[in-house]
Amino acid sequence: MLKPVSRPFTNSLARLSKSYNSSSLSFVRRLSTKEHDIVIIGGGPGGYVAAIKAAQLGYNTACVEKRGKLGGTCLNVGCIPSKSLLNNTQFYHQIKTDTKERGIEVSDVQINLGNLLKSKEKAVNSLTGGIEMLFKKNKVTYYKGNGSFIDEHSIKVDPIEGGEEAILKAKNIIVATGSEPTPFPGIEIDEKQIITSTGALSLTKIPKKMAVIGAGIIGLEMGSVWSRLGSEVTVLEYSPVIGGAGMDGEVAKSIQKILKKQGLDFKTNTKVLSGKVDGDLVKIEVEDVKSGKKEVLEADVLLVAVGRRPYVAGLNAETIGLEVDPKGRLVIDSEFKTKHPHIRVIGDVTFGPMLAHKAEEEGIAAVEYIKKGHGHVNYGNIPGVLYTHPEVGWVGKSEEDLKQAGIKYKVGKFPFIANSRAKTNLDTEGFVKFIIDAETERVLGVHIIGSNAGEMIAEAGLAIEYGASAEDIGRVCHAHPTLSEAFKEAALAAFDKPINF
Ligand SMILES: Cc1cc2nc3c(=O)[nH]c(=O)nc-3n(C[C@H](O)[C@H](O)[C@H](O)COP(=O)(O)OP(=O)(O)OC[C@H]3O[C@@H](n4cnc5c(N)ncnc54)[C@H](O)[C@@H]3O)c2cc1C
Ligand SMILES: NC(=O)c1ccc[n+]([C@@H]2O[C@H](COP(=O)([O-])OP(=O)(O)OC[C@H]3O[C@@H](n4cnc5c(N)ncnc54)[C@H](O)[C@@H]3O)[C@@H](O)[C@H]2O)c1
Repeated sequence: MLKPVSRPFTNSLARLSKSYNSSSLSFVRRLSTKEHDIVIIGGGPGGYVAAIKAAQLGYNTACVEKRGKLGGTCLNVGCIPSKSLLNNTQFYHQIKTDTKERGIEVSDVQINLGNLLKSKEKAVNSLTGGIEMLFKKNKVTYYKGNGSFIDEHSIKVDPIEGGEEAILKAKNIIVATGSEPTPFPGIEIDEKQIITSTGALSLTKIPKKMAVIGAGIIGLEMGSVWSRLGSEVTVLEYSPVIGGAGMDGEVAKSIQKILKKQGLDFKTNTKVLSGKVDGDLVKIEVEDVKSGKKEVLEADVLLVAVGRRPYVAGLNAETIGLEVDPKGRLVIDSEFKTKHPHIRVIGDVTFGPMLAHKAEEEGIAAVEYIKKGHGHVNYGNIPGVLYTHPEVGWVGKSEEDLKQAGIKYKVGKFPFIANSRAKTNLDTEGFVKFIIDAETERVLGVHIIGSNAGEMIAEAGLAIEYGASAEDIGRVCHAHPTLSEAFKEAALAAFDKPINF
């Protein structure tokens, strides 16, 4: 006999009988019911950060994750494994090509692909295990399984190995189910010859030829990894420019030249018509957007990297009528609330750039909204970083954004070739570019190509957050000799003149 713990649960069974068959209904009857103040579905950067914050604020918090490991896309098949491969392949490439001038004689440099992948796995496992420890430390209950809505306050956990069947009843729910690769119509992914970014992180053989559809962040990062390991990489891009959304036009052109010099071949204005496995090869039919000329390219491996789309499979969001927009994103208001105000949504599965740090900020803010009624994410100040070598870092407005908005601006640039530390490092490619308001000289955007652009861009974020002018930065003492002096000099160049150029 069913023992209802509360009315909503009884109601939920009535609904369940509509969507589940009678055998699954009897299964549900045996499940234990657990109550929590906040249940978070998804243990990626959005979900796990929200869970820890909620527990720190005193909530009885649970996180449901079906992957078997915490950390989501970012730690398991995204940011972390890709940066491990980017770092180690750059190290290999540099030892192979760039030591003589430095007075270092090296011979017989070999790549051991198996160990390269092991090193990546080690970083991933240590970080995902670390989150599990943080959950224990902060007393977040971790349910290993798929979470799906039964009703507005009840979530069913379908366990994976090591998990526990349960019905969770929650006062507040945060959905953080992330994203998945956008499929390319007609091109079938097998993760061996035709791959997504996930396959590109684990190839067990270095392909002789790799074709990449999409010159966005994934295409450029993973293209760089395999190019450094010896693959002939051709990147096919529909648009005339590379870099995906948000990158300043001048910067995009400049990094394209640099990557081309490193060996990546670009075919922009190129429409991919089809891609099919033919024996050991993949045949890709493409069309030049301008001339309409068609050709068939051959590669050992084809990487499809044309963006990511929100992931809601298995969530049963339709049961409670959560709205999605035409791009499949769960619809929320400015406080992350869905039409059910106690259900909030954060991260890749909703609006905004698909970035780990954006998801994390939203995780904190969503929990603060629950606790205090207010939270804060400055969507005008979310940095982007492309982790090639040199890196590209940007934050705030691009020239294109400002032209479109009709805002008058001034630009100040400083090249790393004129920076003393870059010279000693024999690593002088790139520049820092400041874009400031023509009248107030407030910093509107900063765009950097340089070997530590991803770190340096944080200073620009701070400047934008606190409304600094270029002069404010120009008057701050920066250590010598550091690459950050180029940052200061570019600020000087924006409102007056640089000293060293
Ligand atoms: C190759 C690659 C490299 C990247 N590099 C970077 C980078 O360098 N920097 C950066 O900022 N971003 C990077 N990203 C993007 C970044 O990974 C995402 O923006 C980030 O992971 C989004 O976090 P999230 O918490 O919203 O979702 P996710 O990380 O996708 O996590 C969602 C989690 O929810 C789980 N889940 C889904 N549905 C359910 C359910 N019903 N029940 C239980 N669990 C569920 C999933 O298993 C997943 O683990 C990269 C992405 C890729 C693919
Ligand atoms: N370093 C990072 O922060 C990092 C790294 C990897 C991924 N990510 C995130 O993951 C998400 C997905 O990355 P991505 O590179 O797949 O997407 P993206 O949106 O960055 O780039 C996709 C590219 O594919 C092109 N494209 C789309 N359809 C095409 C077609 N039919 N033919 C040819 N080109 C086509 C687009 O013009 C664009 O340049 C991004 O939102 C990104 O922010 C971030």
